[in-house]
Amino acid sequence: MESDALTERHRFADAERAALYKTVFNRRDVRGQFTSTPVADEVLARVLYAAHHAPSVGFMQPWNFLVIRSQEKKQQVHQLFSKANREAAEMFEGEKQTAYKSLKLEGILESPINLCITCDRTRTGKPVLGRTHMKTMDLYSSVCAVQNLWLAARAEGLGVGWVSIMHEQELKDTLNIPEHVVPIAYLCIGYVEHFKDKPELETKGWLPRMNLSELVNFEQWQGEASTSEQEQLLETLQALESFPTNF
Ligand SMILES: Cc1cc2c(cc1C)N(C[C@H](O)[C@H](O)[C@H](O)COP(=O)(O)O)c1[nH]c(=O)[nH]c(=O)c1N2
Repeated sequence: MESDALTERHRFADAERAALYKTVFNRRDVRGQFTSTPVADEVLARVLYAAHHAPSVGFMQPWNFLVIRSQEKKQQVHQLFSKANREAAEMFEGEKQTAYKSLKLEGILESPINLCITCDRTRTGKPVLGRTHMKTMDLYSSVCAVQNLWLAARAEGLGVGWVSIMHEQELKDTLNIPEHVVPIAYLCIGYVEHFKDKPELETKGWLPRMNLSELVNFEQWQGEASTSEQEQLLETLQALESFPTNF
């Protein structure tokens, strides 16, 4: 087959590709703009189904999805957050601490749905294809499920916020999660007043977005471009970063 034909053959139609990139670039971590509008089961089912189709090492599918709607349970988790957040603030100093304290870092009580995505480290027994040597691959698989859900939720108009400021064991105790299961992500989910254009940590000056072209190396860690082919990729990346609408 002609190589030109191959590059086109499996590509999505332009509008479909645009929708995918739109989802990627418009996904945000939401903490503050949740509304109490209920999420229909059909919508929640779709985003969970998208999560369940994430890649997983050895097709292990190590995830479970704990759907939390009770205000009482949310209150308990919120208390874990509040305690850990006070501890966290003390880890920063001076202006950084002031900035930290001004950030809203969760939407546990305001979001209609809280969701804990877990990783069962014993699922499918031993050995697991692809996890024979790198044992953390099951954890990363559950993270893939989180990202699938996050993107699907954005396409559905749902905001998602990840809350990780709590002691893992306290969260496990609160949700009755057994020893061999790891809570990977505690997510706040719901419809939102608006989505922000950029990460809040960027607009509030916590950290800037890095230049992708400075993060791409060749042949080895921090290997620099030495051929014109490598230079060309860096220039292409820089051009894309200057005009990110070229999708
Ligand atoms: C593993 C992990 C854990 C957390 C987060 C993310 C991830 C990937 N983020 C959200 C994070 O701050 C956010 O993704 C970045 O600031 C980039 O913003 P957007 O997600 O692009 O809007 C996050 N945000 C927050 O307000 N409280 C939190 O505890 C966490 N924890």
